[in-house]
Amino acid sequence: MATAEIKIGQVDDVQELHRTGLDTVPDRYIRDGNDRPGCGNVCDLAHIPVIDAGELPGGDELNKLRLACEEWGFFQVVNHGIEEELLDEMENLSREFFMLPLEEKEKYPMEPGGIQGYGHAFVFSEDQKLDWCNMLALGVEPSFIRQPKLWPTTPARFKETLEKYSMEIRSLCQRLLAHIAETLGLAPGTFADMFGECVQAVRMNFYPPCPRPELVLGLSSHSDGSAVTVLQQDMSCAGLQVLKDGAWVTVHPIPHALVVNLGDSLEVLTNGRYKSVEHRAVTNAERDRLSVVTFYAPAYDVELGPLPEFVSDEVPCRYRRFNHGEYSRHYVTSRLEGKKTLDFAKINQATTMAAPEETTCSLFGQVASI
Ligand SMILES: O=C(O)CCC(=O)C(=O)O
Ligand SMILES: [Fe+2]
Repeated sequence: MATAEIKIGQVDDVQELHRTGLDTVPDRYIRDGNDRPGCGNVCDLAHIPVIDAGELPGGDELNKLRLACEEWGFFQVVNHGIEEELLDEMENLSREFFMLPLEEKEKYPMEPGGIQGYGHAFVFSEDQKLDWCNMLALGVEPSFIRQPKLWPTTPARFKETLEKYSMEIRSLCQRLLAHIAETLGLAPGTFADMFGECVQAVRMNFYPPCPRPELVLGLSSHSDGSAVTVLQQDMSCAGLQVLKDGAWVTVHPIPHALVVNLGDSLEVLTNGRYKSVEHRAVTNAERDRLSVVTFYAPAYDVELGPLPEFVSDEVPCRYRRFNHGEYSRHYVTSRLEGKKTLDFAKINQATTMAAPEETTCSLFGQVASI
């Protein structure tokens, strides 16, 4: 989809809307009835599992990790080895960025239909409902996905801190993927060997208070296109919800814990044994909320498909083989809409999907996140 073809209509900056002190929200943010936060089951009693990374790969903790992956696709990690000061600094600098005047933030604009820079990602039409959220999204690794002009120079320490933070999160993703492989009975290096030069992207999501939180979503329901995602959330305010057995479960922040979820790539590789899970963000009237989210995914030229270990007479192959770059492109050019994007890979759906228009090579120039 060339960006020139995309007309997204009037997209207000939600922080500016909030600043005007309005007591309602523009129509484009108002969700249809069944897509509102209060519709359906919301479960405040269940909690996603907590994994102590310091205990891995000990038997009990590995077993907890296996259950977390099998039953939730989401868990919080404590004792992850990343310094608390670094997490605090990343959060504070991201917040400082969002607090800058709009003209300053607009120096790093996200193009319509684009996915890097400051703005609204995943908006492709004039009638699409909008999320109550501002985003700053940046490709980090490999270097060809970086768009240095979109990396803020204010606050001054932002770039340096993001580099350091990304290295630490990358190492955590590598460790987690090794342990996840072990929970599946695979050699710890299985995913590292297969994924090549992994793609890493970061997205900071800022949700200002909303005068009508019952009518809007902070971020539409979706699964992530990554292998794993690591999410750092604001300690002072909950907002992330995970769909479990048909109910939305709130992820209550644990100080300095990191929230990890499995992405679509792992669902495909395990032939659905582990699933990527739908999640969304809701807002509230009193407080703003910030999340710093890292997506960690295979290199674009890697071919994905179910590993033979997970295919048998009882469990037939459920996903086709495809190039991860093709999937990334499909993901970033589609609306966030539950797990719909993964239809691309499902065997019973694949025949009805349009063939990707462009080759992997031209994709490299365009896709800069996942
Ligand atoms: O802000 C959150 O809690 C959710 C963010 C998220 O799911 C994403 O950026 O993919
Ligand atoms: Fe997500």
